[in-house]
Amino acid sequence: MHPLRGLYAITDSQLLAGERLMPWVDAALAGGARLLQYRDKSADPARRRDEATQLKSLCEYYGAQLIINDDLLLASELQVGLHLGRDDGSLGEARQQLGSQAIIGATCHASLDFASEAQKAGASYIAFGRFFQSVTKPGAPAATPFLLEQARKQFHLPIVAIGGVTLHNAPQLISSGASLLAVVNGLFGAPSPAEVERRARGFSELFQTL
Ligand SMILES: Cc1ncc(COP(=O)(O)OP(=O)(O)O)c(N)n1
Ligand SMILES: Cc1nc(C(=O)O)sc1CCOP(=O)(O)O
Ligand SMILES: [Mg+2]
Repeated sequence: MHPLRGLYAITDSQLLAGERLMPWVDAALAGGARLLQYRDKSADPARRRDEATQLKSLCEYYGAQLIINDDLLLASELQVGLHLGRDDGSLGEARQQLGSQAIIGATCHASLDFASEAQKAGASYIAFGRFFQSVTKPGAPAATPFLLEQARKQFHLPIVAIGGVTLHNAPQLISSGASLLAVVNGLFGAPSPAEVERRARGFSELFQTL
């Protein structure tokens, strides 16, 4: 399967506090997640570096790709991918710094114009959302599956769908053109690593059947 197709797991420092981070992520990767985003909004650079380094090893073990949210410096230090939102700095500069092979993703909300800008600046994927109610980011602007169909016609880049994604609503997003489903709560909100792995397998299998 293309490396930028499948389940895109995103960590959350509240859901995965304390000892949960590594076992819950291990389960998501064992269940087939292809990308893992380390999304930690805390201001503790030493812990962030330490956790991201451990996650990089785990991703390497499973043949998955690690993406750092917001933090070009950390992505550059670890030589891994980066996800940038609209106010997170220049994608062009990040591309220059991380090199042509790095995976760099861009938030596009519900805007094809933002996606066009991101493509020109060298994005590896374009991310649209949020498609459903999101516990993790309730205030994110809303997007519709029809937007995915339009984006699929207009862009050759892999398309990420994010925001309230669950096993229940995932098929509709894949059918509308999503190459990657980015999931926080619908994956890591599970009560045990076994349930995280079951959900991850469920998402991954959808990409083989749809
Ligand atoms: C895959 C993916 N898509 C969108 C986002 C959101 O990025 P951003 O708008 O910068 O918001 P924060 O995640 O930084 O709160 C994302 N992280 N990943
Ligand atoms: C981080 C983020 N960005 C979004 C966007 O629409 O850009 S929605 C979102 C939260 C995704 O978490 P959950 O799967 O729990 O809804
Ligand atoms: Mg951001």
